[in-house]
Amino acid sequence: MAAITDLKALRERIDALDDQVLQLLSERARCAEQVAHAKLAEDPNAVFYRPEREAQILRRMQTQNLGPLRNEQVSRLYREIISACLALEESMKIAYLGPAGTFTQEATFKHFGNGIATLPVDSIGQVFREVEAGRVRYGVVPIENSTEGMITHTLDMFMQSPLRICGEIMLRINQTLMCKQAEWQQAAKIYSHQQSLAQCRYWLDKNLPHAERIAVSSNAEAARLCALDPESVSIGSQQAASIYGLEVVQHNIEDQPNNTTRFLVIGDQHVSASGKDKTSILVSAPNRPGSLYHLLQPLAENGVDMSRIESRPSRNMNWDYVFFVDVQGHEADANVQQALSILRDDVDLLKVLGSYPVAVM
Ligand SMILES: O=C(O)C(=O)C[C@]1(C(=O)O)C=C[C@@H](O)C=C1
Repeated sequence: MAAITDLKALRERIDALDDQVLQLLSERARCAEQVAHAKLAEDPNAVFYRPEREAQILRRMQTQNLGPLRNEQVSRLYREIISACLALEESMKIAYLGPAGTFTQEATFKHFGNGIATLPVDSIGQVFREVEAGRVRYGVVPIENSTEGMITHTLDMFMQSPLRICGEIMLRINQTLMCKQAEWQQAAKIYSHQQSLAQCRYWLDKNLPHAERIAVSSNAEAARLCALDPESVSIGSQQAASIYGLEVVQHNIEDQPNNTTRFLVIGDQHVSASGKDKTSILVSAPNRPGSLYHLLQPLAENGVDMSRIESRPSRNMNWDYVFFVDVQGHEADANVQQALSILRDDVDLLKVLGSYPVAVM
């Protein structure tokens, strides 16, 4: 009997707390509306989405969090609160590499929350074009996977595109095996995107060694084909399984336990410093001895940490190689600024692709 009374009292306490939480949320939302007016008063073409401020809020809430909710859960709740507040300021539409059910869709909602409208398009190039043409303000594209490396198509797009990087998203990729019927061990075919097939290579060698692996344009397309073909299975996100009415028969079949994909938010915005940022640059270098050393020297001498370097053959005859370099810090930081200005005098081409907050969630 005592337990029932406790339960009743606890639920009354939860109701009272919910009233307070709702009141505070409404107050926060009204503040965000006022922020929008303040931004417009400063500049009629004001940008409402401020990735640096969002990153600061999420980081601050992680520091303030004393539990029992985990930081990851607190971040997810705050992501949705900010997303709903931003939606009061501006209706956001984000293009992503679709169709619905891809990991890029999952990354898009992870970063922007559910207060957005989305435009799934069928190639990385098309995401760039939608943003360049101004049909949407931002787009999301994959850039690298911890198992399979760089997505070179995205790198190549930056050689011609005027767009900038406004943010990064890290998504833990859980590959799911799905099919129309539960006899997955008898499958003759496996549909998936080639990246996913590669991420599950050893698992497939061991568990489905005789099934033919068929690479298709996306994991969502794989799920669609699988739904039409009872002799097949497909690999992709759980979302793809639910969209195409497939049954999930195995979870987490990726070979690497920390299989993660990094995505980029692209737009034409210069993002201010958040206090923990990354800068991506593209530099050309002639194909002669010592040219890479020359390129890295100003970074090292100015204490700029490089977190990634990737080379691509240039498509332009004026130079031989193009390097994509990520450094820690914002382009407005004194040491980054200094290193870039030395580099600029030394190379044929230097393009800052963007400074943006290091992924928080
Ligand atoms: O601080 C701002 O600039 C806001 O617009 C408010 C707010 C928020 O809800 O906290 C909403 C959207 C922005 O992207 C960042 C933060």
